[in-house]
Amino acid sequence: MSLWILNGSLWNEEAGKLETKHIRVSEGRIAEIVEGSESVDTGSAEVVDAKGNLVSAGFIDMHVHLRDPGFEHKEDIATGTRSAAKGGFTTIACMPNTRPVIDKPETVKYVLDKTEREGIVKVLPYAAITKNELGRELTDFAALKEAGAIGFTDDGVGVQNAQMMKNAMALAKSLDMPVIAHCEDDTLVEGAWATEGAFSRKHGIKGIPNESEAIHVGRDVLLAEATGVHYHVCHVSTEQSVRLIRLAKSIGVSVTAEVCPHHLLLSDEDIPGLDDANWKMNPPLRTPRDVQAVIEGLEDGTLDMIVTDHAPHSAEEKARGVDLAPFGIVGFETAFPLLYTKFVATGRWTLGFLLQRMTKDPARVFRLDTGRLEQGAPADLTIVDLETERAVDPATFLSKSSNTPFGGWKLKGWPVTTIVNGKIVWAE
Ligand SMILES: NC(=O)N[C@@H](CC(=O)O)C(=O)O
Ligand SMILES: [Zn+2]
Ligand SMILES: [Zn+2]
Repeated sequence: MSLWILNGSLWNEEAGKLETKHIRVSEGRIAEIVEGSESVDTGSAEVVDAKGNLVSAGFIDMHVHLRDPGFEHKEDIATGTRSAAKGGFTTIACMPNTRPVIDKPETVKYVLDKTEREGIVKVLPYAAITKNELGRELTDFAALKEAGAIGFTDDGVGVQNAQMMKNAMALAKSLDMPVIAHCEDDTLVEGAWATEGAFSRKHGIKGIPNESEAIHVGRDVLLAEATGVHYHVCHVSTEQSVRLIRLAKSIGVSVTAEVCPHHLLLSDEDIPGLDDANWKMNPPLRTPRDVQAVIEGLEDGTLDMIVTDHAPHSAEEKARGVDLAPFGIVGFETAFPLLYTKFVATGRWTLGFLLQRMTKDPARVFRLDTGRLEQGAPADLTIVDLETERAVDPATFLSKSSNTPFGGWKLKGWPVTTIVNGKIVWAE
């Protein structure tokens, strides 16, 4: 069964512009890419007319929460992968802070089997570093790798004990697996939810200092240097972390890092007040100075990729008030339009730069066989309308949850068709 995608606009990196092309997909892979000026005989193939819209390699999101098993009132594999597909993502890597925690081979298999049955995009599971993410005892890394886990992380909490982290890194290194770290020193946080900054001072609330994140980054790059493991830093939000990662990279430590759209676009000074928990996420929105630092870190390659940290929570949970509501915001269905509108349409980034940080770079860092638009690559593709402006309407999300601070934002760059292994999995 083959498929033609006609009249797509493809980014040409050398030329620095979009060019019209037709793409033929066969047996789940890109069979050929031909010039838009050529007339093609589509024969009996299925045809999608891209009508001049952008055709990109499918987006890759290496940090998401699917909440399955155990928190299916927030999200599950069926709805999470649909939400991802609607956002143009074709590969996502899910975090193990589920219930049970993904800390046993059976739970890794549960995620993979359920994805096979009910998922519509590729799902790569991470497994926990410590049993139940409690920080006390390492999981069975070899068995978890064997079951299909792609890396180890206790995302949701930091690994507090340095020796535990060092042991985890040494073991991961021996298995050629990465360690992915949520960097947070609990002793510096103690119940706060907003960053230490103008917002916390104005409201007289305790703030989360930048060092709570950067102390773990600093500790861990030293441990990564000592063990030689591939160490990846989650959701970088502070100037200090960017500085430490830049230094570690400059001396050849095997460190990579990610940043989220909300940390690139919002600061604590944008938080409207104390009564909307959709502005509460971990790490918190930092100061404008940190926002500038993470933007520059992404631009100079210190931060390798963009991830959403899609963290769905129910409306009821988010209505508990800022102190009691859980941390996190959904991300799949707004990520590309936000970044396209605010960084590409404004002229700060080229389209190629944004696409690279959402496709090629995560594929390079995690050695994935996808994320490139070329002959022979898996036909994981996203078609995006770059022209139509529309306001973010959380009521239309395919996610079970709609916890976002971006409701009402007028954006361009909405995905219209998502293709995985040559099959259309979502179309507007
Ligand atoms: N980012 C968040 O605010 N929340 C995440 C946990 C995490 O990513 O640390 C969640 O699981 O809800
Ligand atoms: Zn985290
Ligand atoms: Zn997370």
